[in-house]
Amino acid sequence: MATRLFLRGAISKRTVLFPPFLRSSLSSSRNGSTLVVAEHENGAIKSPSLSALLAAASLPDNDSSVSLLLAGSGPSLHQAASHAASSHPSFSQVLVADSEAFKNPLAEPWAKLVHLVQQRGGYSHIIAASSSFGKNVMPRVAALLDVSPVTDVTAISDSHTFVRPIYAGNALSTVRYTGASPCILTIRSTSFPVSQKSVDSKSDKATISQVDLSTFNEDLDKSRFVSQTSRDDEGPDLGSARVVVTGGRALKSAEKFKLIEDLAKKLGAAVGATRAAVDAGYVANDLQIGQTGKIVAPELYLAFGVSGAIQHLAGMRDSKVIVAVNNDADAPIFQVADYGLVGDLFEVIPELLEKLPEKK
Ligand SMILES: Cc1cc2nc3c(=O)[nH]c(=O)nc-3n(C[C@H](O)[C@H](O)[C@H](O)COP(=O)(O)OP(=O)(O)OC[C@H]3O[C@@H](n4cnc5c(N)ncnc54)[C@H](O)[C@@H]3O)c2cc1C
Repeated sequence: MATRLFLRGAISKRTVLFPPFLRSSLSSSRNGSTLVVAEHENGAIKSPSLSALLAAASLPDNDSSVSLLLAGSGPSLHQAASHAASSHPSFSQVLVADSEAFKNPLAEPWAKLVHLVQQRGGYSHIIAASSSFGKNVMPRVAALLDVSPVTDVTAISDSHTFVRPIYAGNALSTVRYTGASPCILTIRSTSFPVSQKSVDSKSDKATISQVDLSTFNEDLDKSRFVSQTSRDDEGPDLGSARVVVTGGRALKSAEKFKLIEDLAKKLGAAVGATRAAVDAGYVANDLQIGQTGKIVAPELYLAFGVSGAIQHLAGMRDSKVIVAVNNDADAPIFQVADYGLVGDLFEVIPELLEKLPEKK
């Protein structure tokens, strides 16, 4: 794999991702077809998987076809397949694998399934979102197929040239995939945002086909599903929320972190946290944003008592508008903030709670 680096200016968030002159000189066509490995929930395709679909559609080849692979069991799977079939104009086929083996998101059977589908379909590209699920499954698929995956792709230059962040997002690396087919990608959904327009652009229905699982060997020796827990609050999903309110170590305790939760509720926002806040036990670790947490790029990111460590910035610097409240005027977060307030969060948040209107 050839690598080229474009260094961003020190923690600047307004950076050209890829020089336009290079983009045109590298463009090439391909012959092939793409498989998108999709996640679904409550009878609908999850938003990060729609982003993967957009990424697949942006691969430069008008003749190629895009298929979507869905697996699971029960009525919600078939509902999701039906939703997928008419939800986007860019793909032609929905492949449905209906089996108890895929009821839970266990990586081993899923990887085997993708391997099986690849052996039959001979796709040139396999794409999934860089979600916890995608990060778990796709490297296993790559190992089964003996190829090297290109992960965390943020831009597609041509069918085999991709941009991905390195060094906690401080540099962008352009990589050219020179390995054997298929080219396996995970994409950052925040870099392929799903607009309402792209969701609404209904297509002719793609065909829905069942995957023949008669030769599928369901060997679950190595892992076993134990349980899955989810928070039962009604807030939006952190990965796709339009507004995120994040609290840092400065909140001091789980009890006081409720200030962040109250503000998020009032704004209809998702709650985020720094690793320091998570490590201190204020909130669960699925709220962590950053290099080792979730990557978000909401319309509005509000950071309270967050210093702006490089590892945190790696997860939120692409937010459209960043607002920071910190009592230290020299805190690094102010270098990426569009609006900054030097003040005590324990005074600012109660005032905001008092003055902001209730969300209708
Ligand atoms: C390998 C690795 C991976 C990491 N991954 C992540 C990651 O994914 N996400 C992440 O967040 N971190 C990550 N970290 C940790 C990161 O380096 C920082 O330690 C962490 O982000 C700091 O969190 P913080 O901003 O909440 O705390 P601090 O750095 O302690 O900052 C607290 C801030 O609050 C301000 N403050 C204090 N009191 C008040 C007040 N009353 N009102 C207003 N402001 C106040 C202070 O001025 C300070 O700026 C990682 C570190 C490593 C080494």
